[in-house]
Amino acid sequence: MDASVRKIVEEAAASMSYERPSRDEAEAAVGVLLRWIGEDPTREGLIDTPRRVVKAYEEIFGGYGQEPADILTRTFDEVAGYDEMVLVRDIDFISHCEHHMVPIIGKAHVAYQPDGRVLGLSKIARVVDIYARRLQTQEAMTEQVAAVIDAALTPKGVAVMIEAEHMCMSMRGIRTKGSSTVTSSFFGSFKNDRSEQARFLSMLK
Ligand SMILES: Nc1nc2c(ncn2[C@@H]2O[C@H](COP(=O)(O)OP(=O)(O)OP(=O)(O)O)[C@@H](O)[C@H]2O)c(=O)[nH]1
Ligand SMILES: [Zn+2]
Repeated sequence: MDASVRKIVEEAAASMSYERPSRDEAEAAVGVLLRWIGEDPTREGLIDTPRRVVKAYEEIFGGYGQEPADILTRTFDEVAGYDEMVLVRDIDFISHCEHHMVPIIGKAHVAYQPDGRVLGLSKIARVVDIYARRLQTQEAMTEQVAAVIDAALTPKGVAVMIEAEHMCMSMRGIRTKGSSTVTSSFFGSFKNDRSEQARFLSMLK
């Protein structure tokens, strides 16, 4: 290990209270990675790259600064007694896998069965977006989306299915192209009643 890299790693280990590094430190870390891949971070095209990467990370990983439960505090109960399933299908997202920090590209399908109250539809997509903009495993993300809706709305049931392609499997490693991973999470009526679960799955076809 390069002495300067070792110093950075040791300093990171020493500050294991997980204190947030400064922006300058984050930019310096990008510079180290550029040198690691064999680049010259001082050449013209790369001079601003550490700054850009840190700025991009703020956006790509902006989900750490947001609390999904806060998005779901506003509910509506004037729905004329509607108590059937509400399904928001095909919510596009791009997340990043926590093992390799490369993209997970997919769609989330989120359904719930109201118990008197409903959510603003956009809030469901916002919740998916917040969890996506954190480092993830697909399983954890699926469970998190379902759990936060269940806790915030206390509906009769929640069902979440996510289908996604993991770039860590396509652009590196095993290099499978086009495989998709499907995960699902069921709460309440969708967990206890197989016919409700089947109805959710059939509505996704
Ligand atoms: N369960 C699960 N695994 C994931 C997810 N994203 C990536 N992985 C897997 O995480 C595993 C990490 O395995 P390791 O053996 O530690 O890492 P690796 O040497 O890079 O593995 P390979 O990808 O097989 O080269 C790999 O099998 C990835 O496919 C995810 O969302 N869920
Ligand atoms: Zn990965």
